[in-house]
Amino acid sequence: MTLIDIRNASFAYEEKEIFNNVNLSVSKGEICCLMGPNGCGKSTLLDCILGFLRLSRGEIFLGGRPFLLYKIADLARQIAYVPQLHTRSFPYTVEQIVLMGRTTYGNGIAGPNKKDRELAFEALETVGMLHLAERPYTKLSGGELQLVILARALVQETPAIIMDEPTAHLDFRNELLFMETVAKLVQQKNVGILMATHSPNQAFYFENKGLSVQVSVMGNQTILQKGTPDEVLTEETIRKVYRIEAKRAVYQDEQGIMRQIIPRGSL
Ligand SMILES: Nc1ncnc2c1ncn2[C@@H]1O[C@H](COP(=O)(O)OP(=O)(O)OP(=O)(O)O)[C@@H](O)[C@H]1O
Repeated sequence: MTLIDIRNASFAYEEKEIFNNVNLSVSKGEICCLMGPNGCGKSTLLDCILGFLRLSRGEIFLGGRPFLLYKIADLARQIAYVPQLHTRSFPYTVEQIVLMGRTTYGNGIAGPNKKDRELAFEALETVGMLHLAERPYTKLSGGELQLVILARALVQETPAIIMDEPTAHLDFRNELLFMETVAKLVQQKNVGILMATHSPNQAFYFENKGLSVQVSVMGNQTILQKGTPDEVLTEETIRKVYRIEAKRAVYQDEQGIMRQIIPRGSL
């Protein structure tokens, strides 16, 4: 089932065209990695799907229904969002921040119920942050905060999650923990993920795990290439899109095949 379907989408800031004629879809149980150089329009496209910006032309369908027919509360049951950086406001506890993901299932002034709390604790455990449940979230490191924001997306229980360079601020271990959690979500809950990333190796990570992965490469104001990581992320594409001389390495052991891009030098 197609969760996100973008058809012939174009967007412009006043006179400045950012992208044109973009087609992209994400199905249940699939990860779509949106790649492309800085400034090519990845975040702008994600912002259009989330309703922060409006396409100049084209259409977006969510779960088969035109985007424009969704009310905000319905949208929050269809798509959760993990931004690159969350701006902190008041010193809510980590538990309260995660519970905000349940707002769409609204209990009004009664506030969160037992099920909401159980889901929040479960999600915090999944991302390895349960021990911080009582801490003011303003006192978390950037990496801890990102994992808490992922937990908030999990309790929203949406079929699709949009992520905008979600691991940009995570250390080596937390990046892996984040990636493992995303892989688990797709495998166990059949969630569809659309994720902007700068790392070809993240796309390979998911493919190496046997998940269904698509890579869409943005550039020159459109989608230049689309396919599996193995098909798209070749040494030639990396050279053309990122102007990097790279080698593609293949490592095989008892756990299977692992592909990785190794950068050798900029061009
Ligand atoms: N409010 C705005 N008005 C005009 N141009 C804008 C505005 N916001 C962003 N842009 C431009 O739109 C283009 C696309 O930006 P966008 O953030 O979508 O790129 P991106 O691919 O996500 O980049 P990055 O990889 O650096 O995050 C950039 O050239 C940017 O300068």
